[in-house]
Amino acid sequence: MTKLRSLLLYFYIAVKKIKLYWKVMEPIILVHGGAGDTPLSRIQEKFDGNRKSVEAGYKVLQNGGSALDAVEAAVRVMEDDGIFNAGYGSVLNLEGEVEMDASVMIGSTLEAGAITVVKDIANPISLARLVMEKTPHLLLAGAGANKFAEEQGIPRLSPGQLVTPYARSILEEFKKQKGINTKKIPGGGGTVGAVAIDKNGHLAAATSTGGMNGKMVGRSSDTSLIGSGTYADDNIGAVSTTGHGETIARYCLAHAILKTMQYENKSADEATKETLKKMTAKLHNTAGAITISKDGEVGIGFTTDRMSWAYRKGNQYHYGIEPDQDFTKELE
Ligand SMILES: NC(=O)C[C@H](N)C(=O)O
Repeated sequence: MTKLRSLLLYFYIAVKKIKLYWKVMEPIILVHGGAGDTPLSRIQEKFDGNRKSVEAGYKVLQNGGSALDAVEAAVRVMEDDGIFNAGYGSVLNLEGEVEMDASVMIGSTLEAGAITVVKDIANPISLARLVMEKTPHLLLAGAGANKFAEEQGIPRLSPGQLVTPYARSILEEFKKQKGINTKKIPGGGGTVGAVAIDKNGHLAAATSTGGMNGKMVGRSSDTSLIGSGTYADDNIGAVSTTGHGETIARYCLAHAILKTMQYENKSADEATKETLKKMTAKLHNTAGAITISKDGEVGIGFTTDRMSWAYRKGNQYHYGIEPDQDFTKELE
C-alpha cells in the first residue's frame, strides 16, 4: 500500500514537472472594436463584428495555432467588416482619404512590426506582420510602406475603395463643426485590436486603425507605435489600446499597463483599469485597453463612454460595450 502511495506521489510530481516545463495553457483570444462614444445604432453591429473576429482567432488557437496567427486572423476580420475604423470602414483625413496604421508584436522574442500612413490595402495588420518577418526594420511609413506591400504581392486597391458612406458622412459632420477638437475623439473610435495566449503560453498583440476622423494628412497614430498601441511580453502579458492617440502615445499606454502588472503586482484587470484612470487624470483625455496576462487573466478597461470587446476562453464567450457590462454565453 505504501509502495503504491509513493508511486502515485512520484507520478503526480512528474506530471507537475512536465506541465511546468511545457506550459500547457488554456488558449484565449480577446478583441476590442474601439473606445469612444459609439452611437447606440451601431452597438449590435459591433457585437456581431467582435463575435466573428473572436471566432476566427479562436479557431486558429483551437487547431493548435500560434497567438500571432490568432491575433492576425481576428484583426483581419474586423478590418474587412466595414463597421470598424480599420481597413474598410476607416475614418477619413481632411482630404477625404483613408490613411491607416497597424502594429503587431510577439511576446516570446519581443519581435514587432508596424506600418503607418498606408493607403489602399485591405489588411494593414498583415503588412505590419510582414515588416516584422521580412525586413530588418520595425516601422515603415507612407509611400515606402505601400511600395513594400506591392513587392510582397499585396494587391493595391483603387482610391476610395476603403471609404464607406458612414465615414464620408462623419467627415462632413466634422467639417461642419469646424476643425479638430483635440479633447474628443471625433468619429466615435472604432480602432480594432486583439490579444491572445496560445496553448504553449506564448502571447501576441495586434492593433489596426484608420486613425482620427478629420485628421491632418500624414498624421500618424499611437496604433503604429510599439509600447503605445501594442505590446507583448511572454514574461508579463499582451496589450492592445484604443482611444485618443496623442494621449496614448504620450503615456506609452500599452507598456505602462504591463509595467504596472510587473512592478506593482497588479492583476491584468486591475492594471488595465488603474493605468487608464491615471492616464486620463493626468492628461485629461480618454482611451481603452485589453490585456491578457502570462497566466491567462483577462483585463478590460476604458475611460471613454463605451468600448466594444469580446473574448473566448474554453466554452465561455464574454462580451460587452458599456462600463461594467459582461454578457456571458456558454458555447458548444
Ligand atoms: N479610435 C482610436 O483608437 C483612434 C486611434 N488611437 C488614433 O488616435 O488614431
